[in-house]
Amino acid sequence: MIISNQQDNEMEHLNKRIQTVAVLGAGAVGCYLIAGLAPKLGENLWIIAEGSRKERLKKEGLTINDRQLSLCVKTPQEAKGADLLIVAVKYGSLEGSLDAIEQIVDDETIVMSVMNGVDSEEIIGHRIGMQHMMYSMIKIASERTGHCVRFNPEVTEGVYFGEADGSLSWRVAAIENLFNDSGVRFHISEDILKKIWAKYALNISMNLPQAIIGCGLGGYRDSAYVMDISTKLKDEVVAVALAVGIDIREEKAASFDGRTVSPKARFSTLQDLDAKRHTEVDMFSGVLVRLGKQLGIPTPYNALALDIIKALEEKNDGRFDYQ
Ligand SMILES: NC(=O)C1=CN([C@@H]2O[C@H](COP(=O)(O)OP(=O)(O)OC[C@H]3O[C@@H](n4cnc5c(N)ncnc54)[C@H](OP(=O)(O)O)[C@@H]3O)[C@@H](O)[C@H]2O)C=CC1
Ligand SMILES: CC(C)(CO)C(=O)C(=O)O
Repeated sequence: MIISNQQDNEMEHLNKRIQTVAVLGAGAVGCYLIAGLAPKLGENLWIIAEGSRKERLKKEGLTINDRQLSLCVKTPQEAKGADLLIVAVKYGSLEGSLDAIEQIVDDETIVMSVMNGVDSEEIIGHRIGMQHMMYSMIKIASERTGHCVRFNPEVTEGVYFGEADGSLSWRVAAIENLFNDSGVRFHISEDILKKIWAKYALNISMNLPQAIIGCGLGGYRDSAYVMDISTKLKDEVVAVALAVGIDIREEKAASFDGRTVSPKARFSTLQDLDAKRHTEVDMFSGVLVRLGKQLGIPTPYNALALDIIKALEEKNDGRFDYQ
């Protein structure tokens, strides 16, 4: 019965095209998708914002790799029924974005969260229904300063997306059709959950030690101690992933090829601390520690990383400073 419903659904949507796309979160990552889709979609690409954020975006626009882009800014109500909604906010803004997400989706809207971490799909799906969610992640190093965003399109791998069960559904075909002939690099993945967890392991093991120590990526190459912290954090992700049924033991370890990644590179957690912003450590070690407790997997190194980065955030906030 379930199979026949799925087949009916596939037949009904055969050749369905995505005509309207809403982007919630026009920041470092959102702008990669905006710049790539704008020439293809024109007025059918909607940047979601309300209140002062909307006014600011309309007034200042966005400058992406030195090019000023004219935007079609819509409130969530105005964007109701978009065919595809892409969510690219920071973890700390996700809870506060759920009302907007709920206002945008109608029965047919596909929702893709390109956020890092492993739980944004569940958080969004819990509010609007998991049937809307298309699993995805993005490999890019993009930086935002005010309304200017900069990334290198040449070395950007782009978006990975797919159904949780790996099926090549009408939704996968529709997103493929959207990204084809656009500036967005993409990869259809038949094991997207593995990809998301492998990226999670990369973020936890590479973002956090360098954020704690305050060094560029070269630290992993030069110091066996920095690398050892990284390995211990990663082993805990691998163990928790196995306990939820995802085997990332064979996933390629992050390599730092000096030709593409500078030893001075600072990933997002360290960039956040440098800029005295709160980090997404709750999405990284915070979630892992919680899952570890639920599954009976010890995660002491992540618990410590979480405490240290929270303390660094408090220090940046001026809660204490005994220099
Ligand atoms: N930067 C990178 O290279 C990478 C980032 N990621 C992940 O992507 C996600 C986004 O990160 P990033 O793009 O760097 O973050 P940014 O802070 O650059 O962008 C987030 C954007 O979301 C906007 N926003 C927040 N709340 C709302 C809302 N309710 N309605 C509309 N817009 C909203 C912010 O607007 P405002 O500034 O006005 O508050 C901001 O423009 C994170 O999970 C990150 O880990 C993944 C891969 C690489
Ligand atoms: C590691 C990287 C740059 C990859 O996209 C990232 O996700 C981050 O800086 O947090």
